[in-house]
Amino acid sequence: MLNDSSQSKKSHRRKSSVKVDPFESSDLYYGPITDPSNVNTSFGRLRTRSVITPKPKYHSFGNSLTSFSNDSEDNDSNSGSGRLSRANFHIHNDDDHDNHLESIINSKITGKEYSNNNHYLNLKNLRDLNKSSSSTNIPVISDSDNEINNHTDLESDVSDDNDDKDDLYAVSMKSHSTGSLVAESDIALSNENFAEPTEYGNTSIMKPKFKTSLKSKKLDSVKSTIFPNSTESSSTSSFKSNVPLPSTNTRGNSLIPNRDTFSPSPSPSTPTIRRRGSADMSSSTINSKRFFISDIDATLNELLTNEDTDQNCQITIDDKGPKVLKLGTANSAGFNQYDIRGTYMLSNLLQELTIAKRFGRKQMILDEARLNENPVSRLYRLITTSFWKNLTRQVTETSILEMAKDTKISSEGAKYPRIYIPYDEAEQFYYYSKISEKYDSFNLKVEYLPKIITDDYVKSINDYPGLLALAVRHKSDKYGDLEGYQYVVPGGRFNEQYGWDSYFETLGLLSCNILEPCIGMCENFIFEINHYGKILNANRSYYLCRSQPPFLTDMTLRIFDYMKEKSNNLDIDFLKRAFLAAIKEYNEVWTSYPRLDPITGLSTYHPSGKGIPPETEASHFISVLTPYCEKYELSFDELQEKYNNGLIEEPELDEYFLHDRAVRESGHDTSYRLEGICANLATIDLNCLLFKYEKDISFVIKTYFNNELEYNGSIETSEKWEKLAEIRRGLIDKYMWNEKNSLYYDYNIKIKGQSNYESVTAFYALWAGVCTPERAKILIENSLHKFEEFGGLVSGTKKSRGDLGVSKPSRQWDYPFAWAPHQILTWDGLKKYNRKDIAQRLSYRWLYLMTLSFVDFNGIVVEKYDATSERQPHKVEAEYGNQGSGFKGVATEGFGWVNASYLLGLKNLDILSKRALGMVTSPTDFFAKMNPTEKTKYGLAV
Ligand SMILES: OC[C@H]1O[C@H](O[C@H]2O[C@H](CO)[C@@H](O)[C@H](O)[C@H]2O)[C@H](O)[C@@H](O)[C@@H]1O
Repeated sequence: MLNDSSQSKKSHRRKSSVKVDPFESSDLYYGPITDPSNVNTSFGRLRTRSVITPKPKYHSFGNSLTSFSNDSEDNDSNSGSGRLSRANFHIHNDDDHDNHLESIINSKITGKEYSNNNHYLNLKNLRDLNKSSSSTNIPVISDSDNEINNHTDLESDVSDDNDDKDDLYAVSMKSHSTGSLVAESDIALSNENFAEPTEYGNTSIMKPKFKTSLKSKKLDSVKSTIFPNSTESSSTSSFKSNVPLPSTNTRGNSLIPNRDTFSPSPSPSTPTIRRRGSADMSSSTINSKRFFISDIDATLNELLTNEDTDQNCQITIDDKGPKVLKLGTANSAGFNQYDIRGTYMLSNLLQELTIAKRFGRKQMILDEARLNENPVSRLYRLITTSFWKNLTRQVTETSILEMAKDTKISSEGAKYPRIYIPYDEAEQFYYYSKISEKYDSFNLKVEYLPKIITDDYVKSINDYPGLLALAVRHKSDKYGDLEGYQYVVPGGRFNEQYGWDSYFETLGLLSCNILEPCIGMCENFIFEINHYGKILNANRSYYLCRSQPPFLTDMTLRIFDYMKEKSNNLDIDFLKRAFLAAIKEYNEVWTSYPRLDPITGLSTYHPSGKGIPPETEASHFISVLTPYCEKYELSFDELQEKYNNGLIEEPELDEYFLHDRAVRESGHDTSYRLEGICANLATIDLNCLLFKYEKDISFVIKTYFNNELEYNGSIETSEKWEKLAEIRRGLIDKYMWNEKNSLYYDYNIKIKGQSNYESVTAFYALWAGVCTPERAKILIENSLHKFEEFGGLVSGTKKSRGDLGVSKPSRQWDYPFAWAPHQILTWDGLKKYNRKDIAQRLSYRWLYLMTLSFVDFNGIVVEKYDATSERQPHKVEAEYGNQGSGFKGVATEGFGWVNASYLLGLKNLDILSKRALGMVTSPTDFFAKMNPTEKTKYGLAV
C-alpha cells in the first residue's frame, strides 16, 4: 500500500511527464493499422472531433438549415488531410447548440420530416421520445451511463494497486518507445471491473435516457484532454468504463481459481483510489454522442449496400467500400451529422443494428461509445454477457426439440430430432416420450439404447444420429417432472457437450463468475461415466465409442474451490461423486485394455468403433479413399457404403480408421503427428493428464476424505495414488524425455522408440507438474522457441509437419495453426514454474490474434487461428474450415474454448499490455519498443 506522499509523488510524476495532443495521441486511436481505411484517418481524429468540433457557422438564423452543416471541415478533420489548428476550434457544448437548434427548427419546420438528410429524424418523434423516455420501448443500444453502471469502478485502481504496476507505469513513461502507449491517463484497471456480468441472461438493450446531464463532465474531460497538465478534473474521477481487470489481485497473485493459489477477488466495495479520467474514457463514454436511427432497416440496407462489397453480411477489411457513413445525432435533432468511419466502427454499427433488428426494433438511439468502444472491453463484454449465454443449453420440454437435431449428418434418418436413453433410465424415457407425444408435429424420436453397446450397434445407428441423454434433476416430486442441467457447447457445428472443451469452458466461465453450467457439465460427465462407461467425445450417438482428453479431476477441483471461496460451501457430496467417477474412468478407460500398454505401463488413445466416422466433413477422407475408389472402380459414396457395410475388406483401411478414431479421441483431430499411428502412441499429453489425475485423487483423498475413500468395496488411499503418480513420472522421464533435444516426445509402443514429431503438448508436463524445476528450466529455455510464433504457440513445428501437397493436405492441428487449449495449458504450466513473464508474453501474442481478427473482421471469434498470419489469422483452410466465422451481421457465440482463452489470457496481462492490446499493437512492435525493464516482465532477452 502506498502512503499518501508517495502516491501524490507518483501521480505528480505521471502528470508532468505526459503530453497529449488530442490529434496525435495514440490513446485516442483504436483502429488497427492493418485497416487500410484507418491509415489516414485515425479514430483519434474522428473521435477528437466529437469533443472539439469546428465552430458551426450560424450565418443567419433565417438562412437555410444547411448553414449548420460543418461537413466540409468535418471531412477535413476526419480525413486528416489538413492539420487544423486548435485555434480554429472551440469547445463545443452539444446542449447549448441543441437548444439553439431546436428553436430554429421549430420556427422552420415544426413536425415535418427532413428529407435532405440520410438519417434525419422526425423532430416530433424525437420530442415524443424525449417526453416519454421512461416508458418508451424504443431501444437504446449502449447508453453509456447504463453501461458504466453495469461495470465497475473503472477509473480506479485498487488502493494498494501493487507497486509493481506503479513501477511499470513509471518505467513505461520513461520509455521513449512505449511511452505513447501510456499516454495522459491510464485506463485504470481494477479487479472489480470483472464483476459478475450483469447482462448474462438478458439482452444488452437498455432503456433510453435523454438529456443526460453530462455537460460539466464533458467540459472537464475536454479540458483534461486538451490541457493534460492542468489541474485534475474533479468530475472525471468518478467516471467508469468497462475495461478488463488486471491478471493479478492486489497482492499480485493469479486470480485464476486454483487450489494452490486461489484467493478471492476483492469485493466490489473494496476502497479504491480514484484516478483521473483516461483519454479512452473521455472519448468513448464521457463525450459520446447519441445517434438517432429513424429507420433501422433502411440504415442497414444502406450500410450493407455501400460497405459490404463482398456481400457476406459482414463489414471487414476485405470490403472495398467508402468506409464512411453519416449519422445524425439525437441531441441536435439530426442536424449534426457525423461520419462513422473505418471498418471497426462501421462493423460495430452493423452489429448494433443487427441486434436491434433481431429484437424487432424499427428505430434506435445508438451511443457512439458502442461504435468506438475499446475492442478489448467490447470483446470481454460480448463474451461475458452474450456469447456464453448463447452457447448454453439446457434440456427443457421445448428446448429438446431443437437440441436433438443435428446438422452434421445429412441422411434421411437425421431429418428428425432424436434422443437415445440409457437402458436403465426409465424415468428419462418417460419424460422424453411425454414431450414427444405433446409436440407430435416435431417428430421427436425417443429410443432406448441396449444394455451392451457394441461397435456394430453404434455403426448401425450412424444414419439415425441422436442426442444422448445426460444428467437430469427433478423439478418437483412428481414422476417424470425433470429438467437437464445447463451446459455449454463449443459453437458452430458443435452443438453438444464435448469432453475437453468443457474443461476450458469451465475455466472461462468461472473466471467471470458463471457457475451453473460448470456444475452441469461436471454432473453430465459423472452421468456419462456411469451410463456410457466413459466421458464421451460428445453426447451424440456416433461418439459413443470414444472419449476425449481427461480433465475431470482438475475441472471438479476448480469448481469445488470456486464454491468454497465464494460461498464457503464445501460440497463434499459433489466432490465425492465426481472423484469416484474419475477413479472409475481412470481404472476402466485409461488404464485398461486396449488403452493401457502392459509393457511400458503407459496409456494410449485407443477407442473402439467401426467404419468411417460419419460426422466428418464429406471431403475429409478423399485423399485416403481415392486409391480404393480406383481399385474397385467405385464412386466415393459407393466405396464408403460398401466399406461400411463390410462388403469390401481392406485391412489397411481398418488399420487407418482405428488410428483415425484414436486421433479423434486425442482431441487433436487431425494432425500428421497422429495420423495412421495414433493408437500406437503413448502420447505425452495423455500421460501428463493421467499423472494429474493421480496427483489430484491423492490430494483429495487426503484432504477431504481423511485418507480413506471407499470405491467398489475397497479403500482408496492417498499413498496409493501418490505412488501411481511417481511411477508414471518415472515412465514419462524414461520413455518420453529426450535429453539431447530438451523435449518430451510421444512414445511408439509398437516400434519401441520415440516419435520425432515436435508437439507443443510437451508443455503439458509443466501444467501437470511432471517436471522437476531443473528440467522445466531446460524445457522452457531450449524448446519453447520452437513453437513460439507471431501469434502464440503453434501445435507442432513446421519441420515435423513436413511439406504439404495434393496428396498431403493441411491438417488443422499442425503448423501453422494454434489452438486455445494449448495456449491455456502452457500459460498455466509456465506460471506453475514461476515464469509468469513468459506466460504474459505468450498471452499477449494470442490475445493480439484474437483482438486483431475481432476488430478487422466484424467481431469474429473463431475455433482456431493461424499463428503465423499477421493480417488475417482467422483464415484457416483446413478440414472443415473455421467454426465461428459463418455469422450474418453479428457474431453471437464466438467459440467456447477461445472465448475462455480471452478471459484467462487477459488475467495474465498487466496494464501496459492491456493498453497496447486495446490499440491493437502488434506483438512485434510492442516487444521491440520496450525498454529493458519492461522486457524482463515479458521474459524477453535484454
Ligand atoms: O467433426 C469432426 C470432428 O470434430 C470434432 O473435433 C473438433 O471439435 C471438437 C469440438 O470443439 C474438439 O473437441 C476437437 O478437439 C476438434 O478437433 C470432434 O471432436 C471429432 O470427434 C470429430 O470427428
